[in-house]
Amino acid sequence: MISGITPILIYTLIIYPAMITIDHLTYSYRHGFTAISDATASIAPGIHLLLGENGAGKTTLLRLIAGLLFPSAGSVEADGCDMSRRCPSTLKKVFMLPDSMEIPATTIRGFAGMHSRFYPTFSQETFEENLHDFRLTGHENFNQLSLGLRHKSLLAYVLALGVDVLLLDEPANGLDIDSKKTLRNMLARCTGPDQTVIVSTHTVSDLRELYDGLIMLSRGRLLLARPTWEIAEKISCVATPIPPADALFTEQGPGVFLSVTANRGNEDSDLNYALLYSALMSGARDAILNQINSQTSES
Ligand SMILES: Nc1ncnc2c1ncn2[C@@H]1O[C@H](COP(=O)(O)OP(=O)(O)OP(=O)(O)O)[C@@H](O)[C@H]1O
Repeated sequence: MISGITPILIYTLIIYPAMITIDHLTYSYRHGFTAISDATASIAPGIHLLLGENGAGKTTLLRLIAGLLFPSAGSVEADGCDMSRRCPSTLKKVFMLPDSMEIPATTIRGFAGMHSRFYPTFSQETFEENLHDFRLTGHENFNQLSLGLRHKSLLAYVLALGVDVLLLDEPANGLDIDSKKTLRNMLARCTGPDQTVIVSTHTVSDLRELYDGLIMLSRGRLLLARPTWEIAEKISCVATPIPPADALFTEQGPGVFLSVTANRGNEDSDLNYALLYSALMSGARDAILNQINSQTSES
């Protein structure tokens, strides 16, 4: 957690124990640049949106969670195991799909045949269904596919792995409009209640309806890692003809003002991730984080 632990959050963590625990995590590249600085968070099962500006440290964080980088300080645990120990029993439960990936095989089926042996939860049936939904046979020569088709082949495979922790770096990159809809349905179908998926993206609209949590990084600092319901309980994203007097942040949209306000009436409101991102990147950041981290009066 970024701030104090609220009773609601304790309740949440008891009902849904954290799959990923990040404790004072710091990572510096060899030349000394610190890409992740003292990050602490608990991430429960569900689909989480990871946001941050270019160079914020999103890929570095995903690689640390996957055990592909070793922390300079602090730790990352997945399912209770320290990822830097690279225990085979934990590694088979975690997979990171980078934004571009080469495969040591001519077809995605050939790759799946070799690679899935390390992932006992892989489902051939789900893989077939995913290939079908993307209108792929899986017999296409991978290196002769377009960028989008290569990406769809990989997504069809990794979403069939059934791993506890799936880390997706820009999964909708290069996908056409219909394929993005297919990906959204596939992700919903392939993600069980005990799985944790983190989606790093700059395009927040593609999978908007799916997110259970929001993680926000800026300049290597973890600003926020919370379930979306908890954020929506504290703030509202509203569109009005004139900005509300108590708006914490406002930007002008086409014909309306888009604002972030405190959710004083405990009203249900959908989070506008693009608006929230702009708000957290503005001078209103502290006011919005204070509001999100504030205790509810009855808690
Ligand atoms: N191998 C590396 N060696 C040195 N510095 C690196 C290396 N990889 C990344 N960095 C630096 O670490 C910082 C975080 O990079 P990272 O790739 O994690 O950011 P990101 O949030 O994923 O960015 P983007 O949205 O542009 O993909 C950047 O300043 C980047 O230049």
